[in-house]
Amino acid sequence: MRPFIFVNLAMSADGKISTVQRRQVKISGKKDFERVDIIKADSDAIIVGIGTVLADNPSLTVKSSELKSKRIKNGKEENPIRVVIDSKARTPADSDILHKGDGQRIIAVSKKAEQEKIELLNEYADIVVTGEDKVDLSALMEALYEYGVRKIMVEGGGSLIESLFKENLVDEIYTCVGNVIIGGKNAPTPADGEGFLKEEDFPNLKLLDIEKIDEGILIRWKVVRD
Ligand SMILES: NC(=O)C1=CN([C@@H]2O[C@H](COP(=O)(O)OP(=O)(O)OC[C@H]3O[C@@H](n4cnc5c(N)ncnc54)[C@H](OP(=O)(O)O)[C@@H]3O)[C@@H](O)[C@H]2O)C=CC1
Ligand SMILES: Nc1nc(O)c(N)c(N[C@@H]2O[C@H](COP(=O)(O)O)[C@@H](O)[C@H]2O)n1
Repeated sequence: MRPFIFVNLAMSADGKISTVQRRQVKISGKKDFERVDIIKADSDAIIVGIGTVLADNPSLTVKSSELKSKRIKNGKEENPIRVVIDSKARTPADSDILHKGDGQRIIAVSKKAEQEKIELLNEYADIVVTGEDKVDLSALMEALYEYGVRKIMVEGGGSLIESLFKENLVDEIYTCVGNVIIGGKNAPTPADGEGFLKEEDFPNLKLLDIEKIDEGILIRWKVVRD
């Protein structure tokens, strides 16, 4: 058994999720940030790849005090469990994700991670070990289900999202297309990595809905399973 997994991302009008220097930039507007806060507060766990932690140093906390209070009233922690996919335990010990806001953290590592690094991170987070060289994403999702996680929000980045699609681990994807052009052929996109080499392997999406948001659009798709 695994949790329901959805991806949420902000993409520029030209299909980029960050700059060529991998700098975090504002792509979506105020309304979208409020929407993201709501779906984050409604999730049991929020996942990012180590690339995003190193590039953006995100906290991934729920921002609205009303939403935090609502979670606590419902017997939950202030923030969803924050999970970093980090095969070699490279998460910096002073990163915001480990220090900002209350709530549980998990660093998902592979068997390649050095014991010393694991012990350091274990001061702030639970460590879940799966996979030989890379985190085994399917096994991790099963382990998260055992933690009681039923709904997961994936915040990126592009390499992690592509792997999740390849392993058939995405149920829905929500893309906010913002009103900026970022450009650059090496700027990150929603699904990086090696990509799908055969057309028959492309994940197919069913459009759930489209909505105007700020000066952009929000598109919600469901992944079609055969
Ligand atoms: N606009 C938006 O909505 C968002 C934009 N971003 C942007 O995305 C960029 C970061 O993306 P990216 O560099 O692709 O990094 P990711 O956050 O996707 O992390 C990728 C890393 O995850 C680790 N990993 C471990 N196991 C796996 C696995 N099974 N499959 C895939 N990855 C695995 C790998 O490192 P290792 O081998 O060391 O474990 C890999 O390099 C930044 O520029 C950031 O600003 C990020 C989030 C949202
Ligand atoms: N929804 C959204 N819109 C944008 O314009 C963005 N740049 C992002 N980026 C993501 O937000 C994370 C920041 O999280 P914290 O504010 O630190 O909690 C960042 O890492 C990107 O994943 N998202």
